[in-house]
Amino acid sequence: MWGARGPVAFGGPPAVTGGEPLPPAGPGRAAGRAWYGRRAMGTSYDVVIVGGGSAGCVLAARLSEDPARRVLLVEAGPDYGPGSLPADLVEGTQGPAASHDWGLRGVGVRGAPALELPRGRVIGGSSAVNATFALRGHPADYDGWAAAGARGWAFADVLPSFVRLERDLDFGAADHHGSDGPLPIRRYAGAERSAVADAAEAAMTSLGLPPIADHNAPGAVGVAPLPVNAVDGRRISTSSAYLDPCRSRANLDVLADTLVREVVVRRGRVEGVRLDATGEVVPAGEAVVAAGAYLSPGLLLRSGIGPAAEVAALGRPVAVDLPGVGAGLVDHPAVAIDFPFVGPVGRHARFQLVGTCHSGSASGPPDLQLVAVGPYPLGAGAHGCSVFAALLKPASRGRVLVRSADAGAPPDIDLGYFDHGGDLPRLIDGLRLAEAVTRTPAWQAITAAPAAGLPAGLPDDETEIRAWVRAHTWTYHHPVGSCAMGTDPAAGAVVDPGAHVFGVQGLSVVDASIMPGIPSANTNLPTVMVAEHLAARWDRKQPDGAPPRSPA
Ligand SMILES: Cc1cc2nc3c(=O)[nH]c(=O)nc-3n(C[C@H](O)[C@H](O)[C@H](O)COP(=O)(O)OP(=O)(O)OC[C@H]3O[C@@H](n4cnc5c(N)ncnc54)[C@H](O)[C@@H]3O)c2cc1C
Repeated sequence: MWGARGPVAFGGPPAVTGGEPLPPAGPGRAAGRAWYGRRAMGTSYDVVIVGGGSAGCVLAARLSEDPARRVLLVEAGPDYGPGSLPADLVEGTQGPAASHDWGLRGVGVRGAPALELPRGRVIGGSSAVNATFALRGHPADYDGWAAAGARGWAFADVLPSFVRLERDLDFGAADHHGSDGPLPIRRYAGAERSAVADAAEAAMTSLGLPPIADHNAPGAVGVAPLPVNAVDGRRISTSSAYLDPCRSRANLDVLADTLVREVVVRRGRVEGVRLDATGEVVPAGEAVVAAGAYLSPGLLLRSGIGPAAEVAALGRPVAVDLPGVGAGLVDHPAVAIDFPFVGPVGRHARFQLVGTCHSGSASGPPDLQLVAVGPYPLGAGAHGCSVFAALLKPASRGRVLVRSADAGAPPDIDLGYFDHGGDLPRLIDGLRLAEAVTRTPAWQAITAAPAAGLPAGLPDDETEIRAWVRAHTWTYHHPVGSCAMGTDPAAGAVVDPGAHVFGVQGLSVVDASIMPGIPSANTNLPTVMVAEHLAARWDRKQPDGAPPRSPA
């Protein structure tokens, strides 16, 4: 039941409920669309944002609120515009969509088969294809960023940005929530609840995880309905939430189906970005790289920014020697237990209930997440359900290596799972807890005994369990940290706390790659927060770096 994308529960084909069928692939695909290529040749911009994903769309919307600032958003994938999204990008209840993917692969556990590492290649980026979990993480995650030197990123600093980004349809009236932000967030309740969510809640609380009302209340640890950014069955990407409402702005252009090769840097200052297909340079006062944790390092390296030896190996002149580019990659590893489902099927969202807790003697942010999944179709009328465990605070670090100057070549990705000796035992703690969930009467009432595999019993032998977990660990799709924020470039920092790349004027990185530590949560909401926080910080013109230029 496990595939390279993760268990069938997480990567399985989504049920399609709305939107248009996927149009044929190819660069002509979007040619008739209103949003395609809206840009006059030779136009120069105050800010060019490279990558229209979770962060890029937020930044494009916020920075173009100043009508005097000319903003261009460049995205490698298509931009369908509002109202004409392919059906699988619309459907937001059955897990990730697989249609608009970069096709990246990489090493998770050394010695285990390579993993597929999905990333959205479409406007909205990975927020347009993801599973819509909308979790903030724990205050100590962000206090840890500030303590490590990221001034202005403690929880008290970022809470207003979490509040500003959301329209929480359940808890919007609470002080720590927002009620009028762009991104709607809700939880499944009443008749929407699946038998899997009910059983998992009973099971997890019977094992001692405390019931809580709201995972996004500061410091909450326990079992509660999952907050999601899906409404009326539709996935709400940052493209729909942020970009669509401001597409008519005269000072905002969106250039889709366009791969950026590099940022052009001369004498330590940004001059523009070079488009890969034509070699054309779009002149810009400021460039923001927002290509995500796997692809932002390559953009910097091809621009001459990174470890000097790696830049030189690409045949590029070194603009800045920054050893941290590509290093510091970190992701949440996960393992799942899958069962045949025999409860009432109905038509329910696949992910509805999450529990968080601490492994062993851990304290601070929860380091384990348990997720109930299902029911999901297995074919021939059969259904399945799962419980998976994810390690939320791994100590292991991987890296992104770029071996080709060709912008179309994928990077080498090594997630470094379990390189730190403490990580594997903690994920095994999570697996044991997941197995305990599956042994409760509540869970057994909706499942049949599996024919084979782990659910028939965790091996007693520790060596066998370790081998099993190493062989079956998959990515929970949350890479961060490959262009980390900090204060000391020699110690691996790539951007300062204002997201400005050390040593280059006019260049910033704003996406999941700049997180200096991985949050104890799924990373979409934290990434949206990062972009919101920086847009506000730049516009307040704080001292740690110039804000994007506005001629006003
Ligand atoms: C399958 C899947 C499921 C997930 N599920 C969840 C979930 O349920 N909840 C959650 O919180 N998180 C989830 N995540 C993670 C979350 O979506 C990401 O952390 C977040 O989207 C990262 O945002 P980003 O802006 O850093 O990168 P992205 O959103 O990936 O954006 C990068 C953008 O840059 C573009 N780009 C890259 N290179 C270039 C170039 N050279 N030129 C032009 N454009 C370029 C890409 O096409 C993309 O649009 C999931 C991710 C995946 C892939």
